[in-house]
Amino acid sequence: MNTTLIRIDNLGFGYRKKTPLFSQFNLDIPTGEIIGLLGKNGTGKSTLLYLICGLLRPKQGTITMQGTDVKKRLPLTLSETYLVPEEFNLPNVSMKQFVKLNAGFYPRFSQEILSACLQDFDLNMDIHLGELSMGQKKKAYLCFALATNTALLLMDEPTNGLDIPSKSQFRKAIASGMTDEKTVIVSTHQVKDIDRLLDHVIIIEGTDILLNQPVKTITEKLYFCEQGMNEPTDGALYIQPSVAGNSLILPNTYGEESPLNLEVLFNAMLAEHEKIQTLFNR
Ligand SMILES: Nc1ncnc2c1ncn2[C@@H]1O[C@H](COP(=O)(O)OP(=O)(O)OP(=O)(O)O)[C@@H](O)[C@H]1O
Repeated sequence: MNTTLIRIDNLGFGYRKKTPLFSQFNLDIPTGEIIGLLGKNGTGKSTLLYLICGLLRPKQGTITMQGTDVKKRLPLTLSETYLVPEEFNLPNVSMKQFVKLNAGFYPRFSQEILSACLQDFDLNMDIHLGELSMGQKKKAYLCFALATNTALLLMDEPTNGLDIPSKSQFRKAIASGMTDEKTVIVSTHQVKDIDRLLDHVIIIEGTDILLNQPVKTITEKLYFCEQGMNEPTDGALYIQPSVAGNSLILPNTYGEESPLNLEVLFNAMLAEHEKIQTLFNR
């Protein structure tokens, strides 16, 4: 049974008083899972990540990490949290210098993980961070983030800017670094890059949580399949036209396992939230 790493309790937050982004928002984030955080543009995914790591402060409510209020930004939580933002600048130094300056903040920093990850991405410790392409910068930053070995790793659109081979290297690096003590939250629109990686899916829409379920429960309750143009779609909970015909979500009546199709699930939860939610409540 997973324990809760992050507890968001009655969160209220908005950049402007008149337009609250989160209001009475509650969410428990379990330990030991790779979690996909999905939502339409502007729903507040990045904001939620910044609130979770204490870079933004709630107007109401609390966010705690194993009981400690993250907005206090105590060493206890800061040394166990690492954020990879969507956009960032790296200092004009070598990777070696960057590690020398920053690794000390993270008690379980692993030089082995860093070296292995850099090698997988065709980089090394001698690279100069100021002289890298955007995609290479992202890879170098992801390698450092994984090497921090923090209990919580937050990633905002981590695969943006990565080339095709690097996307699978990224999945491999995340999966191989996972332990029961680590939690990774990935906010992304690049659902195809991560759907085989996830243990848990959270979909937010405004202040509502449309879905907050382990992938195991999702695939126990829902059956994802592809149908040809003229094949029947009777009983489908959701139908999305695809190149070959239709992508379907059906109730998983026969208990058969099917691979999660995150794109179709996301669209289904936006269009047919209540219909699908009732299946999870049974
Ligand atoms: N610094 C800021 N000042 C004022 N408003 C902001 C600021 N940052 C974000 N917002 C607004 O808050 C809302 C949520 O933004 P946020 O970046 O958290 O959404 P998101 O779900 O991550 O979006 P996307 O999928 O487009 O990256 C948006 O309407 C955005 O315009």
